[in-house]
Amino acid sequence: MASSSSMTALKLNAVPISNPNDTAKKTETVDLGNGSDVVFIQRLIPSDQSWKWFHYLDKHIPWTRPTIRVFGKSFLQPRDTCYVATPGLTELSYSGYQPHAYSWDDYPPLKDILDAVHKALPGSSFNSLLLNRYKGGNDYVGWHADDEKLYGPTPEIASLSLGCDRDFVLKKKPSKKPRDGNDEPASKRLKKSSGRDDQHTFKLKHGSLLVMRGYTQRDWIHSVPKRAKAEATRINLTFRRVF
Ligand SMILES: O=C(O)CCC(=O)C(=O)O
Ligand SMILES: [Fe+2]
Repeated sequence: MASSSSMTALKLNAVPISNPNDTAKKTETVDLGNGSDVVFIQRLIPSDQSWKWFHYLDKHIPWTRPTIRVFGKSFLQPRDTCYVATPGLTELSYSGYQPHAYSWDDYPPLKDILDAVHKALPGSSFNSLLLNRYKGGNDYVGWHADDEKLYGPTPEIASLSLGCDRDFVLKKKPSKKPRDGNDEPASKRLKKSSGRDDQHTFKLKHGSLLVMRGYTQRDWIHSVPKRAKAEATRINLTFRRVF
């Protein structure tokens, strides 16, 4: 008798326990070619959890709108920002601005968010986070690549979106002009570099995760353009690893 009940227990243990929260999230991978790709998980974080994090971050993060320098001119950055990093890392500096690095312990829910992102991306280990807050459709991020040296040549950058949907556009960098011996007119080169595969748009919804990998920062630029119809606030968290 004892052996048959232990047999039953064994059988039961062998059946995988299905938990609706563990069902594989729908993941889309877009191969950008030449060793670059984007992974997009439309619904990583359930809506109610995403709203809890949104409201916490909106209220508690010490948002600032710094003055930055682009092409020698000073601008007010067109969105709010905050930087969080593990102590002792190389300091981040972009567009003539060096943000103060807050600690993960200053805002404990950030550690839960980081855990959720790590869980979704096995093998990842992020140690810094740039947060953005877009207070409406006039806030934006212009074309750029996150190609700062401190991220290494093939950074994995994971971007979690909370709140209002916004478009995220990736565009291939124009291929370098050959120095000489090229008599192809500029108009023709332009046409070639604006093909269908040279631009991708992702609708970044509440709770979605978009990951740029490989040589995406070397070969592509990205932006979140202004949108007249986007009235509500969007919060974005971009996780990165500083080497
Ligand atoms: O808000 C986003 O989705 C992108 C932000 C971004 O590109 C950045 O912070 O470098
Ligand atoms: Fe970026």
